[in-house]
Amino acid sequence: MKHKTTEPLPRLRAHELSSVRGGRTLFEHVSFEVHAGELWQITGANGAGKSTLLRMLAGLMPSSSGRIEFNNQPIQYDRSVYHQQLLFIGHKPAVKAELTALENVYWQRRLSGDKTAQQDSSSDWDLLETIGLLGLEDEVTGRLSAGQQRRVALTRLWHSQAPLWILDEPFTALDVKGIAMLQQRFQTHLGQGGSIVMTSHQALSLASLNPKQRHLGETYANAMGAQS
Ligand SMILES: Nc1ncnc2c1ncn2[C@@H]1O[C@H](COP(=O)(O)OP(=O)(O)OP(=O)(O)O)[C@@H](O)[C@H]1O
Repeated sequence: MKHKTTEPLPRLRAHELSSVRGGRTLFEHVSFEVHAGELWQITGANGAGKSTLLRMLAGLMPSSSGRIEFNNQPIQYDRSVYHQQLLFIGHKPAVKAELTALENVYWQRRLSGDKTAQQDSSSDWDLLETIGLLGLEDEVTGRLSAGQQRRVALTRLWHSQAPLWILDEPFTALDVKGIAMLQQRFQTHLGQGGSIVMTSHQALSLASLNPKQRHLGETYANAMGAQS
């Protein structure tokens, strides 16, 4: 007798989302489902609404219509549970400029929920080495280069236990080595059943990441093009 195979539930479901900002429709009818082990890349022209969509998915702003579910529940159902399951990194590096790189790594660990974290721990030193900042550990983060600050901000990805990562332009300011390092981290996360939704203007070079893509139509960009 044949058994009916049941499709696994999506981890994150976006259904018929739209965004109207400043009287303009940025996008509409946006639907997709993110499963465990999947990476979704949101693409589109400048101003198409990619950051807006990611902020909606993270529950940081409402959609104009449609709904978003995490593990089959509306994300508004229990926001604190959702935020424990989610790691959101926006396009600006969220680091404390006045702390050193090593102090930031420690605080990122604490903020990710690790109550046993110790300052100056060997794991933080190992992480600094992984992200290529050994030798700069005592530098005040605000004096590091944009790419180095980005690396410090991204250490949250190494601390995180969250199954869902939402990342806005994570490759910004990173050099070739930094991009490769980050893609390796993505691969590990996906291999462990994690999910990633991200924006990036560049194609991912690690073929095994095999991203699914959702392109946002250039409603506004088209209108601007039509005028020029
Ligand atoms: N607070 C706001 N009120 C009204 N419109 C806004 C607001 N914030 C952003 N916008 C507009 O929303 C549009 C989409 O912005 P968004 O940052 O989501 O685009 P994006 O696709 O991420 O662009 P980019 O590729 O340049 O990062 C832009 O035209 C922007 O001007």
